[in-house]
Amino acid sequence: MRKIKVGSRASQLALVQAEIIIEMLQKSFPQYEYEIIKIKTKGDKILDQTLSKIGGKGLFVKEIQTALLEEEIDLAVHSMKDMPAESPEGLVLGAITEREDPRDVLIMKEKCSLQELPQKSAVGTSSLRRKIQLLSLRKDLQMRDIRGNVGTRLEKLHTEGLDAVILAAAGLKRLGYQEEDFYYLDTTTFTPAVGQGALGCEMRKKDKEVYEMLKKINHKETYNCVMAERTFLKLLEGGCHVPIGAYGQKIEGELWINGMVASADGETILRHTEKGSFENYLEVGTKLAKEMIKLGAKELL
Ligand SMILES: NCc1[nH]cc(CCC(=O)O)c1CC(=O)O
Repeated sequence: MRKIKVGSRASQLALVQAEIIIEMLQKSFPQYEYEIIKIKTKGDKILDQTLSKIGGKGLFVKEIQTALLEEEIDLAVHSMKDMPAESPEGLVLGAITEREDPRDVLIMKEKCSLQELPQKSAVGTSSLRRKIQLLSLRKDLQMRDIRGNVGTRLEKLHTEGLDAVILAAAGLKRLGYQEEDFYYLDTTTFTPAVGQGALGCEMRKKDKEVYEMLKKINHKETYNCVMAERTFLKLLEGGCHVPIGAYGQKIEGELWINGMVASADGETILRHTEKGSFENYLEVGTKLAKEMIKLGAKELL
């Protein structure tokens, strides 16, 4: 029986995520053996520069995609948030599993609400999307660049004299951090990254066996929502220096999607909501992009 080699980054979160996918596959396909292959990516190696400077999106996936194409692995588990809008030739997303909490979260050194956070508190994040949205809610805050995996960033709360850090709820929950320490940022005023909270399984297009397996763990609702978000991203992507976010949801049978595009300095933040047929998710994502371009999104890119 074939052994399924599952490629993952070596971070603790990535490994937990790979285990989640293997567990789902084992339920329906116990006859296979599964093995995790750890792969170092450029994003894991270069830790002293902000992500947008060293290439932004794709940094955490390229080496893993190469391993798939070279048949060193059969399946790659990615955070959908880290994936560029398009897959390379020969690869496809065989499944997107059910989305975890899509929200961003503030973890304070001493838990309080955003309003209660003392004036000029130092907040760590290297994401432009997070920086400008937090500043739009609290202009006085001092944003500081921090890099590293989730554990490292939480340690920096103490070692770098920060008052708070912003992280994704999904990653924190998967790693077992306590929800009572989370201050949730609402998705309507703090738009998540495209794909945030969702896991994607990438495979070789011609691998029919893996395709059948992934079909079984795909979550259609999440798939359609994330694909709408990615269509929006693809149509707008002007580079990695631009803060972009989108969040799609199924509401009363329809697909609703919120989009956010901002200027790099945070002076202008555009938001727009579209809705449409849940089955025509590509159309809904396209409509959102077109409407936001009418509102001036391209001039911000
Ligand atoms: N860029 C790192 C990354 N990629 C995905 C997640 C969280 C998990 C997810 O969104 O599914 C994180 C950590 C974070 O932003 O806090």
